[in-house]
Amino acid sequence: MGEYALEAQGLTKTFGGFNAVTDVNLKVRRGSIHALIGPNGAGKTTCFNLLTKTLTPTSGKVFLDGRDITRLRSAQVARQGLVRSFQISATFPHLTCLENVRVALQSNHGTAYKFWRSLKAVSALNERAHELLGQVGLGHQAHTPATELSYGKKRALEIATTLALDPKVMLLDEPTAGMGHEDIEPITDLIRKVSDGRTILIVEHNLSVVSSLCERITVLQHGEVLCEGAYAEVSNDPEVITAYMGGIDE
Ligand SMILES: Nc1ncnc2c1ncn2[C@@H]1O[C@H](COP(=O)(O)OP(=O)(O)OP(=O)(O)O)[C@@H](O)[C@H]1O
Repeated sequence: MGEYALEAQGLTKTFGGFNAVTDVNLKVRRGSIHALIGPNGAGKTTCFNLLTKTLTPTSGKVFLDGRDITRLRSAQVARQGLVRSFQISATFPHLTCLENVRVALQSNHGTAYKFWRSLKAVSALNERAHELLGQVGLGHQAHTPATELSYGKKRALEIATTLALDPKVMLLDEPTAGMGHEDIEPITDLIRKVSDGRTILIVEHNLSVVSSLCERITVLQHGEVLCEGAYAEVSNDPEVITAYMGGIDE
């Protein structure tokens, strides 16, 4: 397998004459946590949508494990192991944690669990769901409805439902957005933990989270790559300081 799990070449998206993303080249090293940052409107969400095929690029290509996935649909991309969290894995509020993870497992292994009446299949599902809840620190809240969880725990549940899809590459869309201080460290630790054996691309506004998690950072501005490098490099780049660091209240 190649060095890069996910790659974008010349990715461009135009909305009615407006270039939201222009000629973005991105290489996400296998096994790494890579951040996509930039000021509001820089094109981060559009990039994520292009990578997961929620949007079709105007031009450019996307490769997963070296395979061209540009023409695949979003569900096919997910089945190939590129899974986005905090969007497709939105949880069902009135189902328990266990039920939420089970639904995700069933959606992934629909055919494997087709014999849902069989006790063996149900217990295999439950076992795997409990295991995933344990991994995200929700082992004791298996029977709690999702709606009763704290904000941070809801995010942990969303991570469990994403893991249920068995992702090789996880795209995390602002995992700490709207979080209180007390939840940020646990969710950062959890992301680090679940990154083991996986590749993660993350859009994140909180730069201390980015600096503690990510080995490589791509900065976007006006839909284009402004610079790329390790946190120390990027955060000292005068253009980034002007374009980005100066524009947010950290
Ligand atoms: N469907 C669309 N139609 C027209 N313009 C769009 C569409 N989606 C995004 N844009 C525009 O493309 C640009 C990039 O938006 P995008 O949401 O990708 O930025 P972002 O970096 O994710 O911003 P934020 O940090 O605010 O979420 C913005 O100017 C936005 O208004």
